[in-house]
Amino acid sequence: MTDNAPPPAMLAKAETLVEALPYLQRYAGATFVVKYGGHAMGDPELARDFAEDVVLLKAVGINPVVVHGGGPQIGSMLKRLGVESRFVDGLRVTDAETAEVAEMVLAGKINKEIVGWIGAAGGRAVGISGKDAGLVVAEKIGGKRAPNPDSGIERHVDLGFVGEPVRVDRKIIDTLSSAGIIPVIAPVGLGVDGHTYNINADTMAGAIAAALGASRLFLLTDVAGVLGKDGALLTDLTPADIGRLREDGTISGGMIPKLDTCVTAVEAGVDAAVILDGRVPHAMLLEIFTRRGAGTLVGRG
Ligand SMILES: Nc1ncnc2c1ncn2[C@@H]1O[C@H](COP(=O)(O)OP(=O)(O)O)[C@@H](O)[C@H]1O
Ligand SMILES: CC(=O)N[C@@H](CCC(=O)OP(=O)(O)O)C(=O)O
Repeated sequence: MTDNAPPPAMLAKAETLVEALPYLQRYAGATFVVKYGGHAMGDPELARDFAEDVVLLKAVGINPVVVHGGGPQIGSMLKRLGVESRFVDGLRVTDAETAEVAEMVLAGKINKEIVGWIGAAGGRAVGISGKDAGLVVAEKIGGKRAPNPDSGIERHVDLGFVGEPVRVDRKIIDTLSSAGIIPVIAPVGLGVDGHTYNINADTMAGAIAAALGASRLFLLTDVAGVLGKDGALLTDLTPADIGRLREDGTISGGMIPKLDTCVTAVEAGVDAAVILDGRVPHAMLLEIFTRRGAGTLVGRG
């Protein structure tokens, strides 16, 4: 080493950038859909890190598209209004009042909060919901069988205004992305029947990733990834593995729509879907630009 060699800590920073080079080259021009879950949103410092990551992706020529959740935040607003939340297989039973509150919290409060964080990190974002410019047409999903909370007797439950995307018109996303703007999307859609539908945010992100032919779908949540029965992280899964985990009860609750989304997305052509720990600072950058993978990667198998 010569006398004017940089100190080791500086050198390590340069090495990190060099390590990122092949990934920067590989992903230039690619689209990454990032689902930011309600549970991952609690901490303001982590929210700032998340916004910085998204802005950095845009700055290096990747097109990030953010789809956000807000389940816990809808739950607390409903609680303030004296309405109890009920979930069946990770989906909120949504009557007309709940649908109204969900849209207020998702498209009003959380959507604009994320747009603000991205702005503060030096990026430009526009917040929309699936209702804007015909982005997402939703259809009511069929009911499910679930035990009655009081009697425990299993019966058919109508989920109300819970929809699934049946058509995605990508034009508004393309328009924003090509103008240097990061789209931030709330999981609400307009039904062909004119009703507003509450859509699980993972399902929404998967449908958008599929319509965009995204290279990656990242689902940021509040666990390290998919955990096995022994609590160990499952780093790589195929659609067939996921079928087995569902059958033997290893996965439950919100992890069910999350993994269903991963399977649908990779089967529709998305290269890989990754469940990432949103509690880890800069989890997304570490996953994308370093050799250390994180979380659970779902590939085509
Ligand atoms: N096998 C599993 N591994 C990890 N998490 C699981 C598993 N089965 C169920 N879960 C639950 O799924 C949750 C993640 O889904 P969800 O609460 O909907 O997150 P988000 O709000 O981020 O979308 C975890 O917090 C955990 O409680
Ligand atoms: C139908 C349905 O369950 N919709 C979700 C939408 C928000 C969401 O999915 O938020 P997270 O990603 O933070 O869980 C809900 O009402 O909670």
